[in-house]
Amino acid sequence: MVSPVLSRIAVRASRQLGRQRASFGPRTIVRAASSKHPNGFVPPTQEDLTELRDRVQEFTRREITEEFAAKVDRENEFPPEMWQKLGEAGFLGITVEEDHGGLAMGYQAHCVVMEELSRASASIALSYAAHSQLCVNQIRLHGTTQQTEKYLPGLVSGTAVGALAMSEHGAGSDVVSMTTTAKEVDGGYILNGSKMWITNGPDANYIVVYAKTDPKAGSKGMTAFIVETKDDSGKVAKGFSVAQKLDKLGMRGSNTGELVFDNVFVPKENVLGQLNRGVKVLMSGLDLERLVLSAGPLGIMRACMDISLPYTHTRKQFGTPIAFNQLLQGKLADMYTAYLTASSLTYTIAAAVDNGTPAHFLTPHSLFPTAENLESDSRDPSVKSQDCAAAILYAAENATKCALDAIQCLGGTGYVNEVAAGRLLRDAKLYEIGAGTSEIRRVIIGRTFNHMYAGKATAKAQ
Ligand SMILES: CC(C)(COP(=O)(O)OP(=O)(O)OC[C@H]1O[C@@H](n2cnc3c(N)ncnc32)[C@H](O)[C@@H]1OP(=O)(O)O)[C@@H](O)C(=O)NCCC(=O)NCCSC(=O)C1=CCCCC1
Repeated sequence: MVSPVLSRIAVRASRQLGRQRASFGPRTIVRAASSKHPNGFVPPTQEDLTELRDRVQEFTRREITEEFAAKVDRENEFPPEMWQKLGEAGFLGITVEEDHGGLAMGYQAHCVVMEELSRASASIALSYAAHSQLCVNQIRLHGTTQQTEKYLPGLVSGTAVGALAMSEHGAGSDVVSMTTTAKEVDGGYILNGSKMWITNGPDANYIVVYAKTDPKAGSKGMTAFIVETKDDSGKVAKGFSVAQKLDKLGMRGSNTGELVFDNVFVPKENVLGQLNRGVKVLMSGLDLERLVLSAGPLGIMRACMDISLPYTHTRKQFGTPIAFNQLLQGKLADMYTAYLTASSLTYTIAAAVDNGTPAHFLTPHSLFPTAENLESDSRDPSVKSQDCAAAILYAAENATKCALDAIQCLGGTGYVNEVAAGRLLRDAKLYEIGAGTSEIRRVIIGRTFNHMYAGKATAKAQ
């Protein structure tokens, strides 16, 4: 019997083929009322998720072999043909409503795809996340019907590439201090400024860009825009340029760039969310981004075990496999324990988001449930900033540790670039920096306690 997930993916794939044959002709798109909310998914069963995982593994065995992952890292280039392959497999629209060509499976499924892609190639997974979470989900959650109809089908099919631009040279952790401006003119806005460290920036057709529409108003003067930076024929928007493609330590198969906006016109219908309320789009987006990205280090931890377990069980020293040495057993056991702990945290939080209910045993508010604490917890109850920050904090730091241990388990072999261990270490390190540094993640968690016990004003003063 064909399972529900496989049949949904098959239907999705055949729809996509149909759409390609019809050259993406006009279609009637109806949005479900609940689809504006992250919790509007029908939560998948464990069976659905297992089958999806099998499906992604089949894909990575075919399309992202170890040789391929090593090649994209060596060549410092995302393989452009991968977008359409990911789209055809149904992975680019994993959270997107079926009416827009997606699978509407939610955040647990999104994490499964992210983890398995990352296990095969952390670079390809990072670009996947920047596209499908940072761009697609921001448009899905905050876009008007006109915007979702216009942008989601191409992004879901992989014919268009998405990115998100918030960071600047001078505004990394202190993102609200950004200086890119959007000045209102007849029919729209003129964007000026530059954005730094933008994943997929050099390739993107559509970028969600944050800019100051009222620079004196601080966080209350920011707006999100959908900027069309490149059209279908590859023609770049007037005033937009990629100043440089960055030569990174790791994640080299994912293109990252510095982007310049020099009097770029954006029509007023491309404001994403409310004017001057972009900070909410940005901050709430960061929460879900941290959740989905926490599955990246999970995949890296799996990849560390994928190379360490067989090696230590075949490599013999002193007449026995080195895995029988208790000091190495300790490393392998620590990797396994870190992976189990991190994945339990990530998937528990993702399930809470899918179900629309807070993961009660996790949050400080429920660990210390005074009446004031519960009352102060007024944002979307299923998406807790501190929990998303905790998930990626724990997963990221442990992925780096696992990669170091993997190199140690492989010894001299682990230290040469022919095997993946060094790449895994370089890739893992990104997750302690991107999407908020480990330090910022601890600040977010710490502020929650300050907020609970000392009030919001004191918490912000720290
Ligand atoms: C946590 C943080 C340091 C906080 O800052 P402040 O103190 O300036 O912000 P504060 O005063 O706390 O708040 C401002 C407004 O925002 C609302 N709000 C906050 N959280 C939320 C929320 N969770 N949901 C909705 N609204 C929220 C808050 O109420 C306030 O509104 P108001 O002005 O009062 O109207 C924040 O800035 C942060 O996080 N930085 C890291 C950025 C960072 O992570 N980049 C990473 C970019 S790089 C990247 O993403 C990738 C890298 C590589 C791979 C791909 C991705």
